Amino acid sequence: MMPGTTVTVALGTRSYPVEIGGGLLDRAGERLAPLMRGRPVAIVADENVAPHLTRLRASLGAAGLASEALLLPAGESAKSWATLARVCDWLLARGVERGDHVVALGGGVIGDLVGFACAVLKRGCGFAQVPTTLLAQVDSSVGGKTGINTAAGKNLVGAFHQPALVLIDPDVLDTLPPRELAAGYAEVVKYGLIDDADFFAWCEAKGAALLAGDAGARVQAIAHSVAAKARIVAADEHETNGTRALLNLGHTFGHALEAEAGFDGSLIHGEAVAAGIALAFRFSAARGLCAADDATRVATHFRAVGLPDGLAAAGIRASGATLVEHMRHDKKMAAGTLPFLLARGIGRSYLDRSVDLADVERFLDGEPR
Ligand SMILES: NC(=O)c1ccc[n+]([C@@H]2O[C@H](COP(=O)([O-])OP(=O)(O)OC[C@H]3O[C@@H](n4cnc5c(N)ncnc54)[C@H](O)[C@@H]3O)[C@@H](O)[C@H]2O)c1
Ligand SMILES: O=C(O)C(=O)C[C@@H](O)[C@H](O)[C@H](O)COP(=O)(O)O
Ligand SMILES: [Zn+2]
Repeated sequence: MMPGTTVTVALGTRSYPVEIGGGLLDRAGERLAPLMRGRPVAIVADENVAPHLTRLRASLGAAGLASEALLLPAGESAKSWATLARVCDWLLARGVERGDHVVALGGGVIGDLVGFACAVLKRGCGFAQVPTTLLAQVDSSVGGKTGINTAAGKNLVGAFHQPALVLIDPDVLDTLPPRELAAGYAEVVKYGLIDDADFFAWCEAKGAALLAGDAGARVQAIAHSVAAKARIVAADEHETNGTRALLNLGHTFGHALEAEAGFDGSLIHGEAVAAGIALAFRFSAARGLCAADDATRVATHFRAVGLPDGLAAAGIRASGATLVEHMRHDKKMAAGTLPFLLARGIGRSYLDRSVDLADVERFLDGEPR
């Protein structure tokens, strides 16, 4: 068992700990018990995490807590109105109270979906996150963005609703398919590219080892990423002062690619983010904001770890106009202007409010398919 680390997300009365430690899943019962008031615990998970669910329930049982679980089909398509209704109905049928804490066990899909259900059930009940993908451990379980996708695009219906506790057991990543591990790694690299050039250099040095199963590198990446996200969320919980928007680096391009691919598993979120970040850097270079070498360095690293570095590698053949049409649904859109996360260099990302979508369209049309 590895010694643990705790990062606090500092949000005044809604502050909460993010505990990180090998073997934590088997001690989850004792960590969760203080939230549960002795009531049976409702767990929502997806079918691929069934073995981890068994361990979680055993640990709750050892802490004297009964539990019930709802197992959902895996995949992005579960972030839908239909599955939201299913989760809400299941929790209501078992008598969820505002003071309860529902446990979300799974990747970002389960965390976003269950978090949103908890934001709206009885106008808000509690929840805890037990993330089981690298992406969820380094990003989605922390910070309280919850929601679902709609026919119009990604995450267009949702709420800010913070969990009361996040329990991260890096060992559960041993069962994660390599493709999912790599996708989550894209969000790790993001923190380096936002404002931490040294961390990007660390990724260049250690990323391949991390993806090959180096447990030390994995824990380092998780702890560093969680600390970075906690800092940003504490500075701008509701994405109003430009700080939290930095976490959207690569996402305006990336969400357009995901929407175009159709949420069918052919292009998963982290892959779309990697391609989106590479595009954001190339667009920045084309505008003379950063050196072409910086954009090349970013694309080279993504390619080296098997992540897409643009439209062709992401399998997107759509025109610039089609992709820009997806972008018009972006939640950052303000009075007809879409701010973009661009880069003045590695670790020097910023929110640029001067981008004309016609330029984005021309740039995308010039990208190889
Ligand atoms: N709220 C946020 O701040 C935030 C941040 C980043 C991403 N997201 C959202 O997160 C979602 C993507 O999350 P994700 O990449 O975790 O995808 P996911 O939840 O679909 O999980 C990926 C796959 O891994 C499987 N899985 C999960 N844990 C496993 C394990 N330990 N072993 C084996 N299989 C396992 C799942 O069943 C699924 O098939 C997207 O919807 C994205 O928009 C939200
Ligand atoms: O926590 C945030 O803030 C993020 O932007 C993290 C992103 O990685 C994540 O994909 C988020 O869901 C994107 O949010 P959206 O509001 O742009 O849909
Ligand atoms: Zn993301």
